[in-house]
Amino acid sequence: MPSSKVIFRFLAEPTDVNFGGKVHGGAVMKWIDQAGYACAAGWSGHYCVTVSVAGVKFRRPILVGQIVEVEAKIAHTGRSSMQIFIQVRCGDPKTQNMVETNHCVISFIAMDETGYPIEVPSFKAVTDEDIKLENYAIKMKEIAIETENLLHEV
Ligand SMILES: CC(=O)SCCNC(=O)CCNC(=O)[C@H](O)C(C)(C)COP(=O)(O)OP(=O)(O)OC[C@H]1O[C@@H](n2cnc3c(N)ncnc32)[C@H](O)[C@@H]1OP(=O)(O)O
Repeated sequence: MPSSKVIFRFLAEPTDVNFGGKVHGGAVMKWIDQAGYACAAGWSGHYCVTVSVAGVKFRRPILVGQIVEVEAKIAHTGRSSMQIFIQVRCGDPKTQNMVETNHCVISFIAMDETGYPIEVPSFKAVTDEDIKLENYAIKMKEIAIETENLLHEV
């Protein structure tokens, strides 16, 4: 059974900072994409590409020198897509008290050697928490596709 979860832990560095002295939103998005990719590639056993990111909110700033934890877990799988629930947390390394700064659902598609979507192992939600997350991930995928279609209808 492939692993359904990946956790990155590292310190926010001075090179991650924006003009206001806090970590760039773009840096956070990069970490979300990297952790999501590691989770998707590990689950599917294939190269994967990002197709959408849904529901990102920057709840709190991350400061230089804080520990950053990016947890990526498979929440739902379709035929070739994987919806991955990401939680970003940060905290003072001296106390290790972590608070959530972001969460979102990032969707990846597994690709075969010729660059076409390929089937992925199916994820079975077992616990109540997994089922809740799966329902949330399905909704976020639907919203990502529906809003895209809305733009094309204009
Ligand atoms: C790791 C990285 O950062 S990669 C760099 C950034 N990403 C990229 O460059 C990807 C560029 N995009 C693409 O190449 C294409 O859009 C693809 C291959 C991802 C998808 O192409 P599509 O023509 O939409 O593929 P297709 O219609 O076959 O759908 C494939 C899956 O994507 C899902 N999908 C399509 N749009 C979305 C969306 N907005 N959000 C979530 N899932 C979506 C479909 O539901 C389908 O899922 P399923 O197989 O589980 O049923």
